[in-house]
This record gives sequence, structure tokens and C-alpha cells, in this order.
Amino acid sequence: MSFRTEHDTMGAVQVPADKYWGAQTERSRNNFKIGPEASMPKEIIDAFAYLKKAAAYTNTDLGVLPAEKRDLIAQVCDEILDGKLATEFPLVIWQTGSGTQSNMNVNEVVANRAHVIQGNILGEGKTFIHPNDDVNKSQSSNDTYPTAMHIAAYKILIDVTIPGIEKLRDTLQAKSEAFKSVVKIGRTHLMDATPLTLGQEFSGYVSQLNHGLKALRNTFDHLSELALGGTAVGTGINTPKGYDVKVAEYIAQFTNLPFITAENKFEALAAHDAIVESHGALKQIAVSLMKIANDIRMLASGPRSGIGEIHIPDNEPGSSIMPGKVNPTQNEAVTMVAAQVMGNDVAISIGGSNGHYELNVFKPVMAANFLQSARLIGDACVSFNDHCAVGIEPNYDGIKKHLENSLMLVTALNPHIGYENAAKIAKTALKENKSLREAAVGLGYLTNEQFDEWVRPEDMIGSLK
Ligand SMILES: O=C(O)C[C@H](O)C(=O)O
Repeated sequence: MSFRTEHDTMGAVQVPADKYWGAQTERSRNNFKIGPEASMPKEIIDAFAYLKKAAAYTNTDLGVLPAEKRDLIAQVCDEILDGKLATEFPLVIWQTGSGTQSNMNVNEVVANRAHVIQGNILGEGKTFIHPNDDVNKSQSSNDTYPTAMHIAAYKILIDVTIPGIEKLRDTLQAKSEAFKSVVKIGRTHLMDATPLTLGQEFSGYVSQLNHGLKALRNTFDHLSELALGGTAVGTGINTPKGYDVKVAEYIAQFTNLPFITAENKFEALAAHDAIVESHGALKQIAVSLMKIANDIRMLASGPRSGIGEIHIPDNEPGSSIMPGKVNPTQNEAVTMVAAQVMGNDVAISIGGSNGHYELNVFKPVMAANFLQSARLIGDACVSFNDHCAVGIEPNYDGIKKHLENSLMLVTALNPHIGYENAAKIAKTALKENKSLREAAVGLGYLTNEQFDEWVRPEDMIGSLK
């Protein structure tokens, strides 16, 4: 590999000759050889492209950056957003907790790429655009990185997470309606309970996802606040008047999302409660998905020795050794995703609780965990929807068998013969391996006709939808 020499305030650094990044990026590459798989997320780099372009426009509007520089900076930012410079951001999240090195990575790439766009040779001569003085003008890592976090988080929730959850929610809603007359036995404490319909059971899942979506949307207010303009400690040193409001307006225009400047820049740099709050909603959805996917795999368990009250699609051979076995693999994937998201919530909580005075220095790990959770939930919902939920059908034989066998249909007799007599019927039926009817009539508490009249599972499903 050939190298060129780049400089920063600490001196000369050898940088791969064909790369646009500069000395500070290379120092980070060399000094943080930690977990190479944990690259700075693409969503964060794209968010930096939006905010650097917005900063350039604002700086020009406010008279502190020539229009020629603005246009060059904006052109490179657009190239980043088009994915043309994807190999120019080699840093990992395990670096400075402010994300300074990734901020500088973007600044250096923009300056050097602009140099080449102007017809110069990479590494030869002084660049017209300076990474700090121009690309980073009116900014600090301390306000750019949190701004990038909010842009990336908001965008991924809108583009990936919410559509995925809604897709699954809609399918479960359709199933709930389709199954509204399918009476089955309920289970509480994993033990037989009174009946309900399969539709009622599924309506609970729909409601869980609707509440999760609402919780997520409730976090948009805080996520829409941008730190940019706070610069180093939140005071806005080195920014022209009106910069913070205007730069947020440009970001809103470029992203088509309702961003505004943060009301309090000290909070926006030193705390990431918006990320903690929003990930809290993602955790809530993970908790819901864990319950839903577990219920569905247990209802589908069998085919001969399980509960077997629903069928789910047979997607792949399940076993390398047991012929003909098929497993609830989509449920397993979703529940693993839920476990990962709950784990990410711990990392985010620890990160969020560690703002020291004017700066939180857990920014990259918080961003990476958030983006991973948001994508995993969106993707997992689509996968579970397409390869499992859409194909769920009742197993009428299994449902009927359990319903007829259930001892808790006896609950319907409480108003007629009292709880204690009804309990005797249930216990006798269990002990003597009899049906409820046999036990009830045998104990002399009621006649066959009364049993037919009073013990009707279809009348035991209550009035609630
Ligand atoms: O990189 C910056 O702009 C500031 C840095 O994070 C610092 O506060 O030392």
C-alpha cells in the first residue's frame, strides 16, 4: 500500500494514498484497534452529511462562509448521502466518547474530496477548504455528534422501525378479526382457565403493538430537538447570531423531518435523555414482541405432544438429525432480537446516566445500540410477519379437544350451584378421570339437561372484544 503525508496540530501522519481521510482519522484508526466489526453506523455518517451541509448553508447566510466554499462542502455532503464515499469512514465506535474523531473524519474527507473536485491532486498543495475552519465552522463535536444521533434515530424510526411494526400489527389485527368466533380455552399461570376466542387473544397482541407505537411516537418531541449551535459546552461560542435556529431549519428542510433547535443546549450536549426515552419505547416493544412470539410458538407447539391450537407456516427443515421436524424459527429469531434490544437498553441506560458536567462521553455507544435496536425491531417484525404471522391458522381439532377437556368450564356453574359445589365437580372429574358432565350429574348437583343449558363455552367469552 502506498502512503501520503498528512499533518495535524501534533505533526505528520502517514495516510493511505488513495483515501480522502486525513491525519486525525488515521490516528484514531491506529490508536483504537478495538472491535473492528463495530464501525461507526452509516446512519450517523449520513446524518453528519446532512448537518455539515446545513451548517455550510447557515454559515453562508449569516456571512461567515463564502458561497463557493458552501457549494463545495454541500457537493461532497451530497456524495456522502449518495453512498459514493462509503469506504472513507473507517472508524469504530470504540473511540473518544464525544465522537470527535468521526466528526474530524467527516471534516477531513469533505476538505480533501473538495480539493480533488476542484481539479487538484489528493495530498498535493493546501486545500481550499479547511477541515476545522470551514467544514467544522460554528460547530464542535460536542454539538454535532448529538445532532447526528437525533437525526439518525428519528430517520430510522420513521423509515424502518415504525413501518415494520405497523405491518405486523395490521396482520395480527386481520387475524384477530378472522378468529373472532373461534372459542378456545384460556390459560392463566399456564393452567386451564375460562374460555375466550382466539380473536380476543390476538387482539391483546394488537393492542400491545399499538401502545408500543404510541410510546415511540411520544418520544419524537424530544428527539426533534437538535444540539447544533451549542458548540463546545452549550453556550454557542464561535457561532454567528441566529445560527442555531437557522441550522435546525436547514436540517429539517434537507431531511424532511420536523427538527427544531434544542430549547436548552446544555442538556442537549451533556445528557442524552431523548435517546434513553426513545430506546425505552423500543425496549417496551421488544418486551411485547417477546410475549407475542412466545405465545404463538407455544400455541403452535407439537405437532403431537404440544398445545397445538394453531398452525404456523413450515418454512425450513428444523433438524439436522430428526427427520421431518419443523421448528418455530421465526419466533426464535424475534425473541433473540428482543433479548438483544433489552441488553442494548442496559448499555444505553448506563451511557445516558454518565454525563459529566458539560458533556456526555458515551455518545457513539449509545448511538450504535439505538440504531441496532431500531433496525432489528423493524426488520424482525417484517420477517415474522411475512414468514409466520400471515400464515397463522387455527387448529380446530386441537382447540376443540382442549376446550372439551377443560375443567374450568365448571366456572359457568358458580351462579347456579355455588363455587364450593362446582369445585367438588372439578376435583372429582380430575381425580376419577371423568368428564365434567359425568362428575356433575354423578354427584347429583344437576341434570344432563341443565349441564347442556349452563355449560356453553360460546356463552363464556364475555362481552369484551
Ligand atoms: O471535538 C470537540 O469539538 C470538543 C471535544 O469533544 C472536547 O470537548 O474536548
